[in-house]
Amino acid sequence: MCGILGLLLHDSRTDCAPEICEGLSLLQHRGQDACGIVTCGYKGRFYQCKANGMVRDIFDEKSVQKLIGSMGVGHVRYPTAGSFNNAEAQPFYVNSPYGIVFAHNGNLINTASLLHYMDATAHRHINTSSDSELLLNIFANNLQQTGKFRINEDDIFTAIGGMMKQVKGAYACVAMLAGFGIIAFRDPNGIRPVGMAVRKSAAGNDYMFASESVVADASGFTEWDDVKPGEAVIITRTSVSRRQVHEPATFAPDIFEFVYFARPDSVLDGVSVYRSRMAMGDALADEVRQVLTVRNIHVDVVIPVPDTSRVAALNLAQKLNLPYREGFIKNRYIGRTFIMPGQQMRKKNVRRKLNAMALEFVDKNVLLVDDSIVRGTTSKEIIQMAKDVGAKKVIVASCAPPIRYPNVYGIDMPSRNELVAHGRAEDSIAEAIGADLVIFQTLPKLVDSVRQFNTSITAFDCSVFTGEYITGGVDEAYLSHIESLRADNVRGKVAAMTGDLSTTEGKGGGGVGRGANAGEPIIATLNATAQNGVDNTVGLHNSYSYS
Ligand SMILES: O=P(O)(O)OC[C@H]1O[C@H](OP(=O)(O)OP(=O)(O)O)[C@H](O)[C@@H]1O
Ligand SMILES: NC(=O)CC[C@H](N)C(=O)O
Ligand SMILES: [Mg+2]
Repeated sequence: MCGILGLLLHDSRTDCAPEICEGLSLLQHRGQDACGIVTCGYKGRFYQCKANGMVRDIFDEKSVQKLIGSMGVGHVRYPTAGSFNNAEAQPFYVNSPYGIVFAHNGNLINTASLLHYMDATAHRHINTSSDSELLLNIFANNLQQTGKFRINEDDIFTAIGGMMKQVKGAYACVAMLAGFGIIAFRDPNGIRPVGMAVRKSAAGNDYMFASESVVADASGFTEWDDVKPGEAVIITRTSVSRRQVHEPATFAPDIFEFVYFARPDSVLDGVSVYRSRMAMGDALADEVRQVLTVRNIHVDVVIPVPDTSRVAALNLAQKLNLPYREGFIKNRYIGRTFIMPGQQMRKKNVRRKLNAMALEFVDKNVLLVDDSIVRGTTSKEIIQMAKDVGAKKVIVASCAPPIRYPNVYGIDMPSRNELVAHGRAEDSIAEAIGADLVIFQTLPKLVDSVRQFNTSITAFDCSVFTGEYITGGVDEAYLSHIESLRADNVRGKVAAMTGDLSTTEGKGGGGVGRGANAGEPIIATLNATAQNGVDNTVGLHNSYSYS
């Protein structure tokens, strides 16, 4: 679940990098592994800085200053394909045709056939295992096929429309063409979010594309408008053009954005994430009341699992007329654990991040509320922590139903065996995480919690709960294939984290803040300079102009 951002300022003498950097820090919750910015300056020259690490690690005043130009693209990455190597940090760049920069949120599901097409037909070299680099090259190849020296909006729309026919999966993207403008598009099912906004002034308009509306709000942009499923938007210095480039498919935004990923102060597809989480808390309260009555269990206190569940837990407590207490205190300097790579790291960080205050637990029956239980990493640890400080009974309520199926659209959970609810009934899930009882929201109630705020959305991607994949093309053979890739990746991640790179295929570097780049692909060698804080920017020359 990466974060993407595009910015075009009306004043070509103002650099956009400081604002992109600020915007990326507002999208940090969508990806903590890598980040990057590419800007486009005088004569269409690109300047880039990208590497593994969080926004605050990679960008400082000096590096941002070197990113010249009034339009640019930014990305924060949470890897779902390939590895978490530096080389796969985004935005990606290809020089031909015209110079294209590309940032992607989502995940493709037909990469094998696309790779074959790239190799056998398009003769384009893909240098990493990233599906985003592949997607960029499909787009670039389609543009190339115009055979034109100068292209126009029609050509770009045609290239994106063609790409949407070739590619299967989830993708919300922001691209930039050297000396031309910025582009956004969204897959025909609209699984991943991206929207646009404008900042008007007498001197001219600035335009932004972003994964979430919070970025626009914080930077003084207004008129937030979601890019429609199958739509592409091109913004140049003189025009804004929108076109439906693919026939409408079932609009099915990922419901997990509302459950967990997005910031509560964002509005996605017309739904306030905050309001939807309040509604999830209300709906879950009814479920909890019913189960507790049937089982004759008394609860003393409701305690949220910081951070995401707070909004829902407060509503739940109010509706049940129970005290709401912040029993777990969060270390504000530790990031989100679910999107960290590797189970060991996730486990360790739950303990580092949350601390149980005994006074809220001693001799009490506590109801812990979380937004979701995925691998069970968080619940297992915090239930133990609650018991260690004297809780009598620990009951866990989840705003989402049991997650039993892999995600193939941009959340890194490709393997069924990782999921604590896979193949388990509710009592057995409770046993696995050490709870006295676990209570789940039902799927219809979750859907209603979101949909009530925009009834024009008739479907959501709920595949992690149902095993039904809206795009088609996900069968047992595919799921087994991505499970086997996960096994390989785990080996790679462990190697990269421990510094033993002998087991990663031809890759060097990796790991936050190390900056080692021996043996990395060419692009990564350029990127990795960022980690040394030496020369964080790379000028990529191009001087085409278009009509
Ligand atoms: O069952 P698991 O595999 O542990 O995954 C679910 C947990 O992970 C997330 O928290 P995270 O710490 O990532 O983010 P948050 O601080 O926004 O809640 C989510 O909010 C749940 O608490
Ligand atoms: N979470 C995402 O959106 C990931 C984008 C892309 N699949 C990558 O792994 O870099
Ligand atoms: Mg959490």
